[in-house]
Amino acid sequence: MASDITPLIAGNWKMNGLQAQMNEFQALGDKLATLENRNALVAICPPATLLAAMSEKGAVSGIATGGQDCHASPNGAHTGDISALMLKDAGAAYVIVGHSERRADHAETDAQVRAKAQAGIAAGLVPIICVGETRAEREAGKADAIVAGQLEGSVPDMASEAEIVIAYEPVWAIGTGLTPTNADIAQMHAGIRRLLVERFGARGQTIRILYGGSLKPANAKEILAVENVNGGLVGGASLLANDFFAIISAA
Ligand SMILES: O=C(CO)COP(=O)(O)O
Repeated sequence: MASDITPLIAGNWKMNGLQAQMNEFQALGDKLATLENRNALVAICPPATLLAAMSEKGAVSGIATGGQDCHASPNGAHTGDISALMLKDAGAAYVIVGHSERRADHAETDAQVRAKAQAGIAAGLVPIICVGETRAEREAGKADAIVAGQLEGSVPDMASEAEIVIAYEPVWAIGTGLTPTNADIAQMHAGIRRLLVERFGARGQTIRILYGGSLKPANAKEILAVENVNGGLVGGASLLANDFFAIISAA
């Protein structure tokens, strides 16, 4: 890892995981217990149905948990939604906000993502704020501008006092087996770092910037070594204890 920021390896289980999947979580905990030097913080964001059970077990094995989304309000008449306070109450430490799948499936705007991040902070959670361009945007040479706009709109001002995490996830790399070149990742993460420092001063140097999108055991070592990559947000590979463990070990 090219900086003194302790990396964070976070798994996003998305809409995957019945009770039986807790066996895989247990297996991950068992494997982590055998690791002599754990260089990374580890978290998993399971579906909400598994959050309380996972938080309880995770406390034993040093695996933090997080939600995958939250409502901007602490409670109220919002059928089917979950608040940041509820996630915190169930044992979560993190909440993913603004994932590209939510921006696409639920038409979430930067302003909504910002409000959710703010709600997460207010509830005592660390928001993992996701940004990233589509393939068409990259091909049109707009990747930097898109990501800068998402950052500007999605990161709340109160982030200057609270811990936040940024996740750069190019949409075209998610679940496709494709990844940007290391040079492209380095360039984007440097640009994000620059914007964070412009906005938050020295604190911007300490904010973790995760890379996400087809992060696997085979590419983890080189991607996690890229300058300004302070960990990863892992989808598919986080569902398998062996693969996720290999990524954690590479950090
Ligand atoms: O969307 C992601 C994590 O939030 C990345 O998913 P994959 O690792 O499956 O590409």
